[in-house]
Amino acid sequence: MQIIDGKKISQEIKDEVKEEVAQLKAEGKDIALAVIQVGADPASSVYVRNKKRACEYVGIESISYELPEETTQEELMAIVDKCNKDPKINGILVQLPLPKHLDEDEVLLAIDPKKDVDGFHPVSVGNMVIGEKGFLPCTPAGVIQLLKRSGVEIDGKECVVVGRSNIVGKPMAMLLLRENGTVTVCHSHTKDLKEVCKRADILVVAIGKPKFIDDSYVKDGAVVIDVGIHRNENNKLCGDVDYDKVAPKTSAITPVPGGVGPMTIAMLMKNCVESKKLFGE
Ligand SMILES: Nc1nc(=O)c2c([nH]1)NC[C@@H]1CN(c3ccc(C(=O)N[C@@H](CCC(=O)O)C(=O)O)cc3)C=[N+]21
Repeated sequence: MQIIDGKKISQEIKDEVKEEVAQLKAEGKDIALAVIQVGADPASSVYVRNKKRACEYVGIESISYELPEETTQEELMAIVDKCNKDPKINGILVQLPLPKHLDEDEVLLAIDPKKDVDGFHPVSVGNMVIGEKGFLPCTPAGVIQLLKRSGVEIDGKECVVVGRSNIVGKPMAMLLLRENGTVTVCHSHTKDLKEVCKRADILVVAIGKPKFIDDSYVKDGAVVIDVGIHRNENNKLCGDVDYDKVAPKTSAITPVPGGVGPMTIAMLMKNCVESKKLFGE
């Protein structure tokens, strides 16, 4: 059984990005990422902290907007607009989820697709589906990199994605399809979830329920990717997969922490460089 080391693989990617950033800098091209956070969702705060560290490491400037919970839609839209117009800013990331009184779709739609380093704008989603160039959403793109760089072949494999969110499940299915996997997407209305999961050569789990998937959902020798991240009462992290039960049955598995999480951030850094190279002045 192989433990897929997301920390190590994300480090490799960050080092590649760091080199590219240095080359661009030598040509006088600096990169900046704007991160807009409204309120203080604790999971988002961890992410923001790790992202700032990654920006420092690779040499990208991060510009933070930490807005109060009571921020209005108009105020938020004005900041997005300002970032769109600022030629110094190459990437814009609005931390999700936004507080309930704000319209997430309207905000994401307002981000200039040329700065959409999260890959959430409908233009980015469309490009991903058609297979054209464009920003790929960081978490699913990170999963593909984990598989490729661990020597897991996707072509022709039976891939099962559990979860159909816009940020993970749906784009994950699309990216696996692009790699010529045979893809099934499961969700809360799926009948016989267990039986479908047991068909998977590659099982990607993104349901948001701690330790939901145990060994009875997994075929012998399958590759299991756990996108979930939860914190229990003792402040210990776990995923959607019951790692201790599932790991012995797999040929490869990602841990939580140290699996998919760090890859999300590495791919964000990669998208920022891509933005500068494609659209920067
Ligand atoms: N617009 C937007 N884009 C996002 O990509 C986005 C977001 N909003 N909102 C919040 C979620 C969550 N997310 C994480 C990414 C990395 C870790 C991460 O680095 N995890 C580490 C350590 C976690 C820890 O130490 O607590 C690990 O799994 O090993 C966690 C969470 C990105 N998100």
